[in-house]
Amino acid sequence: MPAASIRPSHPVPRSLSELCAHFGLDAPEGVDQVEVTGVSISSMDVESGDLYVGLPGARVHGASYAAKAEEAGAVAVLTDAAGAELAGELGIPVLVTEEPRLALGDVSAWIYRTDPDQPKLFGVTGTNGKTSVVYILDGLLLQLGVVTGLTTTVERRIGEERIEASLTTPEASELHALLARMREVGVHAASIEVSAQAVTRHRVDGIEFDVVGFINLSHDHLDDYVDFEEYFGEKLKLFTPERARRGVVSLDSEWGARVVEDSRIPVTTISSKPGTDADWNLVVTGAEGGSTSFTLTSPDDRVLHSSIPMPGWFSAANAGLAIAMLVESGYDLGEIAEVLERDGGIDAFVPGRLELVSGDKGPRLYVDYGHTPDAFEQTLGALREMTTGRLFMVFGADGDRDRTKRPEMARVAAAGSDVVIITDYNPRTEDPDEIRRVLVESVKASHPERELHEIADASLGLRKAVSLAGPEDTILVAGPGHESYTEVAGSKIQYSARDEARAALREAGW
Ligand SMILES: CC(=O)N[C@H]1[C@@H](OP(=O)(O)OP(=O)(O)OC[C@H]2O[C@@H](n3ccc(=O)[nH]c3=O)[C@H](O)[C@@H]2O)O[C@H](CO)[C@@H](O)[C@@H]1O[C@H](C)C(=O)N[C@@H](C)C(=O)N[C@H](CCC(=O)O)C(=O)O
Ligand SMILES: Nc1ncnc2c1ncn2[C@@H]1O[C@H](COP(=O)(O)OP(=O)(O)OP(=O)(O)O)[C@@H](O)[C@H]1O
Repeated sequence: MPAASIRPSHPVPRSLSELCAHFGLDAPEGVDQVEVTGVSISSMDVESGDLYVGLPGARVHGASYAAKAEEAGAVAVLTDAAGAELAGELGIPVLVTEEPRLALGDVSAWIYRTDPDQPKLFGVTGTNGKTSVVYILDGLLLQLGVVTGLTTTVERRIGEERIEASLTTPEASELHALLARMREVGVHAASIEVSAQAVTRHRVDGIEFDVVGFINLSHDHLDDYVDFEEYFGEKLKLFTPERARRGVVSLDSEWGARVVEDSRIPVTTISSKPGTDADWNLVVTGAEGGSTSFTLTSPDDRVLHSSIPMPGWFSAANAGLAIAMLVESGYDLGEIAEVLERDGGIDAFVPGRLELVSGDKGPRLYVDYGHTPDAFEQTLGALREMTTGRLFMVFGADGDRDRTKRPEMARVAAAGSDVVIITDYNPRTEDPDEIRRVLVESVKASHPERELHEIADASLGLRKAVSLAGPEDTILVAGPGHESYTEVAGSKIQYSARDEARAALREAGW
């Protein structure tokens, strides 16, 4: 299936021979008359005038699709020596470089001319909270009257234009196309969610962030990285002069102090934990109706009082980090405070993150994207504070992703809730019964007293919660968040937990 993309509407062509000269590549015959207007790494996304970059992949070498790319309108191919062999006889020039993935960011920046001309760029990294911080940054910027763009796990957005995302952080070819489109529509600031995988796979190459923010680090992705040190090391790479000018680091997880220690760019720190020695300090001052209020004290002792329309101390902490990032990039704290006062708080909506989908009657039902032990602990903690009745936890675990976190997810789920309902969630190519078995065993071993239901079908699982819950109760459906499909036996099936939950509540008369 072709990935949707946003590209510049009026790309200014660049000469292929100049590209060769600029990047020190041997120019094969036929480059002289060729002009390039875009870059693509998938034969399915090629547009007329593209340079097709054939990357060696985990499953296949992209160069084996070079003929398809040519058919689709590619005017040249860039690949490695093995790829040049695989590409076979083509009617378009083939350029060779040792590691095309290493070249992709700079080549894309050069073709889309984004190298000297990027909007103000905010990069957000951490295990939990990246999407949330990006939407809060975007909300704040819009409140300040700025034209914005963003990329998250949910979507890519440029002003009014938006498309669904597949990867959290786009490949470099897509990212630079987005930046070029942002320039066309006058985007002044863009917020970008940066996964560790994106740094490892050079997806943010050719980008210089004005400010990068570090939220936290906890157990996830230990299928991709040998250990925490390696996972951390990838995130740390953002805090180097090649990638960013300044950083804001939350000290809320112990890894924050390590970022400060090892960072090679100037950083300021922020904390929401009392007694921590940080430049910025955030104190939660209240929680009401799903909204959290806070005060934020700046390094020069100015105090901002505001609120965020999301529950949980971590929502306030995310807001504080976003505000500190804006100030570090040059926005005035006084102006931010005035705008927030005018609007009665931060105006941000984070799709599928602690999203309240119930109405005025019946139990409160939240759909969330959390899929780590830490996210479970924080979200359940936040909901517990607001719940006078029982707290229901409906969840499953991703297939084909870090298996080592599953028992801990289940333990934390049982520790923080009164009723646990274990369902399937994105088994992908794994056996869903086996995933559930591990979760159920962990709940039984750690909290034998906990009311536990195992219901494979996710929509029946959440219906079970709705049937058991009363108006004083809260239901958390953790995992699916904004997603509109689930993956079973390798096929995608339409499934929206938000729609399903709304339907279940309606059917129950709420
Ligand atoms: C492990 C990993 O990162 N894999 C990425 C990688 O896939 P791959 O190496 O298997 O690629 P491949 O299928 O062998 O194909 C090789 C090349 O041939 C091309 N191709 C392939 C088939 C075809 O018909 N035509 C064609 O041109 C492909 O576009 C690719 O360039 O390159 C693909 C093309 O960009 C990515 O879609 C794919 O991400 C997969 C889907 C993925 O799940 N990645 C995860 C680990 C990831 O990056 N996650 C983080 C978020 C983590 C979080 O915070 O939760 C993210 O940033 O999304
Ligand atoms: N600062 C935080 N600390 C801990 N948990 C958080 C924090 N912010 C958000 N969360 C919780 O983490 C989960 C994921 O939130 P979010 O999608 O914003 O994170 P993410 O880093 O973008 O995740 P992913 O990389 O999987 O897309 C949600 O359960 C959310 O409520």
